Amino acid sequence: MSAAEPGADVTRSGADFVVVANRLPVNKKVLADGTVTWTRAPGGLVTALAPIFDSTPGAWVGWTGSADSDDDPRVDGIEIHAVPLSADEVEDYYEGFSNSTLWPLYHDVLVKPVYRADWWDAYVAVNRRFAQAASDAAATGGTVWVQDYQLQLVPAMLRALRPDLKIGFFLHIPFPPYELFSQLPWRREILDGLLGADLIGFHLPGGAQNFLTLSRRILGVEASSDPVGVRTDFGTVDLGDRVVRVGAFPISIDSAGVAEQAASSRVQERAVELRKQLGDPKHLLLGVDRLDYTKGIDVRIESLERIFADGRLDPADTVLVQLASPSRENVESYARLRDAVERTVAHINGTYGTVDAPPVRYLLQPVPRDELLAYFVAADAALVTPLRDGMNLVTKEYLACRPDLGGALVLSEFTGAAMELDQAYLMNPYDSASTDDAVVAAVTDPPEERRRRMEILRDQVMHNDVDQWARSFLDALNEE
Ligand SMILES: Nc1ncnc2c1ncn2[C@@H]1O[C@H](COP(=O)(O)OP(=O)(O)O)[C@@H](O)[C@H]1O
Ligand SMILES: O=P(O)(O)OC[C@H]1O[C@H](O[C@H]2O[C@H](CO)[C@@H](O)[C@H](O)[C@H]2O)[C@H](O)[C@@H](O)[C@@H]1O
Repeated sequence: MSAAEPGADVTRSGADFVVVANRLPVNKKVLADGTVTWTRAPGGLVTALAPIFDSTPGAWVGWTGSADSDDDPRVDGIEIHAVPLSADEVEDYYEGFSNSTLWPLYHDVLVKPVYRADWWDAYVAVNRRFAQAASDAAATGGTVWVQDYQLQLVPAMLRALRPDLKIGFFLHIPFPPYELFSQLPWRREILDGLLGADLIGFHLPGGAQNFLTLSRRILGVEASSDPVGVRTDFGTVDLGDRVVRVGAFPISIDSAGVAEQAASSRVQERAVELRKQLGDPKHLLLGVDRLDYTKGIDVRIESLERIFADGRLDPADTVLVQLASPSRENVESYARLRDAVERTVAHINGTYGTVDAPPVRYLLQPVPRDELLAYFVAADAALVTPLRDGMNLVTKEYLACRPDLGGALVLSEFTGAAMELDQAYLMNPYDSASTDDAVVAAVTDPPEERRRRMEILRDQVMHNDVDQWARSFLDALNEE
């Protein structure tokens, strides 16, 4: 069904609940022999949103992850609406404006953002296409939940097409302060786009507060200045004809589902086997990330190198497994990061390894889910060391996998997760002494201390799952 004129009085069939995200939950892969396969899409957004459809029937509007694809993948229990992107749009909207302008700008300018008017034009055009697809998918009076920085113009575009809908927006990455956001030549347009929503959610109160301040200072609208709480005490932006609410909703995972899968005998047996294959090290450290410069992969490897150099841990009985998932490979800063990480891995292995026992085992490929959970079960410590991260769901997956309360969590203060998980071995990734101390303490502290921390951390994750995240956002969106 195509969109009616704005405000037209028609009843539409369609889904009562629609998620709109840049990515579909599956990714198209064309194999060398031309066969098309669908794999789980990378990243935490899909990890978090996919389980919501187990309890809420609905539709998912998104891109297949591949240029010029017009296939509609089938996903059990979800009505899929694929939004095709041309090769030029992938370059200008996804690799360009989304991941070379917004991503670095919103992550503390770790890499210099590039501002290009042609990328902005592509961003506007693709956002319009997503808004149209959402309008086509949603039933009269339905709820549409728009996700993330790639689609910040969709809320206002969709409201113009379909004023009958409830529109929510959630940002999965940090929302920057005035001093950074105001660099953006299209700052007014982005704020106006977001304000098309009825409810705007951020992981942390700080992001919500930044948004309220920016609305006041850049748009001159009336926005509340009282502190925003977690899942309560919303802020408001008064637009005259309607009020937009702004809140903090820290995302999580399907904690019970992950714990159940990790407890299966195939995962448990594989965990034992993995340790054996790795030479039964005294300390098995683990990093799991998309290969992204925000994740601090180099921070943890360089820390380990210093720790070996200082003799605080012995390279002969310490192994770091770094599982990296390829990401945004056509973006130059990502290609540079890959070179830097691979040089660092080679350096530490060349200096501290033996031919049959390098201390760092590095894989650049997504690993199957059972295998990933087996690593979580096997590890003595997870090293989560980002320079900036919206939440970081790897942290929560690791904790969910450890009902034995074994292991330990090293966690950067610059992740969203650190706000809730303050019993982790917290570290400042910009401070090498703080990083090294956290890594060493995580594997050498007395077992009672490690266990005490794990008990509190795991409780936190098991009691705050993704269902609660989605419910609290959607309940707030649907209340008067
Ligand atoms: N090498 C890998 N193999 C399989 N899954 C991975 C790999 N790296 C990351 N993942 C998964 O991707 C998700 C990452 O989510 P998160 O930590 O929130 O960061 P982001 O969304 O920025 O990538 C998690 O579900 C994690 O298990
Ligand atoms: O879709 P990609 O370009 O391959 O990137 C993968 C996802 O990365 C980002 O994830 C964020 O969301 C997580 C869940 O809220 C959060 O834990 C993490 O800190 C964020 O980085 C991105 O925001 C997603 O849109 C991407 O799909």
